[in-house]
Amino acid sequence: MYQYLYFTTFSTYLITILFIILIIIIIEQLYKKPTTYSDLPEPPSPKSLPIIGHLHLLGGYEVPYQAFTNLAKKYGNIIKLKLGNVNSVVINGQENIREVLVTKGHHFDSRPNFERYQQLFGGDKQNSLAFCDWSETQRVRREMLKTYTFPRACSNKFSALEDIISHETSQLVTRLANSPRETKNEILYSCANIFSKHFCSKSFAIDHPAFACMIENFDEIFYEVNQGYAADFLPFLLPLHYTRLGKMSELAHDIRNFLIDEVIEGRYDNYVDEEPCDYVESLIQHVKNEESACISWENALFALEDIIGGHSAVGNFLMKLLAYLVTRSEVQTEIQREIDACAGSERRPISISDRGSMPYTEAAILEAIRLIASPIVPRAANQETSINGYRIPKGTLVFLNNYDLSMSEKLWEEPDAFKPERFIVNNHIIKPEHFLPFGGGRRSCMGFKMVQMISFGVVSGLLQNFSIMPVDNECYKIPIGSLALPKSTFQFKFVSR
Ligand code: HEM
Repeated sequence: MYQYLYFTTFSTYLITILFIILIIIIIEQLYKKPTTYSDLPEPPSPKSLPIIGHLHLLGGYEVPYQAFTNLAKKYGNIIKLKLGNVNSVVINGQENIREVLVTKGHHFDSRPNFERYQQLFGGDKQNSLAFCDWSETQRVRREMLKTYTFPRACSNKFSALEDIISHETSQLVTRLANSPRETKNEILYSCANIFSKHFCSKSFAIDHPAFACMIENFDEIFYEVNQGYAADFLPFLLPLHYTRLGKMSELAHDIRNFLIDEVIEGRYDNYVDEEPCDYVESLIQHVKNEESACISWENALFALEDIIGGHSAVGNFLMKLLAYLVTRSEVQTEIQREIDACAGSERRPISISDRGSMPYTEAAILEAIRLIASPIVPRAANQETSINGYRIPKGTLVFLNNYDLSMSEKLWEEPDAFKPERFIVNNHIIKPEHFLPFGGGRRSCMGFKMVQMISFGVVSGLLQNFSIMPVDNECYKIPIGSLALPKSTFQFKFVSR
């Protein structure tokens, strides 16, 4: 009896004490000074040299991102690097990269302040869609573009884009069967016409000299923008590039004049306010709406230029994709098997709507995108913040090592091999979560759907009609780590089938 009383009293005490401890813990948590970012540790960093900092560590690799993978083995997934006068961090690992792109995407939505970008975009990088910092203007520009770059399946814009791609592909096939010029010129011309027709409702004949000149200018600028320059980190080297940058400005100026004279013509002055029929009209409508406009006409023209320039990205990518296919007849045969099964005995032309029934072709495109391992455009921290518990000061340049995500032996079987089947499960395309070739979050690529649609249309159109054969003595070593190819590049033989 006493024993029972003893235990009930004891447990009442115990519960009371535990309750008090709990209250103390809660109060302590509530009033605890919050951890500030400055309390957090800095990421590990190798020893640096005077002036160049850690720049020397990036030399000697085919792609500088390979250096990031090697550094991670020694210093961990987040590494602080001083590159010339630029404070940067390198982020490795899927979780950390997602933290930058998505979870803390609003802390990392700026882009680096390289002087080169300022000069390439009329003296102000905020004119550029891809290299500007985040702002209300950028939000509006992206929102306006979405209708055109991500048209909803079954919408009018979607089927119009399908038709444009099919038309340009059949023209390309005819030209390649007859008297082709350099393959890159043919491909770039088709892509430029797809973009011009889709965004501006205007297409141009193959012998239009000013259109040809515009394509060449865009291609040269695209190559330039994709090059890494030590001067980005050591600005005192910039004068060495003034001549080159001056030339780029001239090319951009000529592009601008072409767009105003030949593409926009009198559309700005003659605009009547109604449902926009294309991106040009969406821009004009926005600019002319004085109450809500946050984009000037000058800025709108930069946005138009940037998006039309997207054709160079697709064109250069397609050239690399063909270079992967030309040395892999077994991959061509597999794509042709899919094409023939879809096209039936009457050999109807393949259209974009066949994508769902041609997973191998889709997968071959993804595999080329993976192997090229084009980097995510670097980000910059717009405020003091953290990544995986490490302090990241405002203004830090952030490199995201998606090269490793695309090429790591831990994530892919035989990562160097061209194996489209790695993206196919039960006859369906499955993209692993660590496959992030188009970045992510609020600054993700605006063009990935167009890349996939146009690549599918062109590759299936070409392989339905031809087998792609190597040209004697041509070397098909594909540069990786960037989409851009030099002006004169791979040649192919298109042999009718
Ligand atoms: C294979 C071809 C392409 C690849 C691999 C690619 C990849 C990328 C990547 C990695 C980014 C940075 C994303 C980020 O920071 O999270 C980006 C940005 C961008 N891409 Fe692409 N891209 C391609 C083609 C295109 C095309 C054809 C267009 C135009 C139709 C385009 C338009 C853009 C724009 C506008 C941005 C900047 C978005 C922003 O900063 O808000 N891209 N792209």
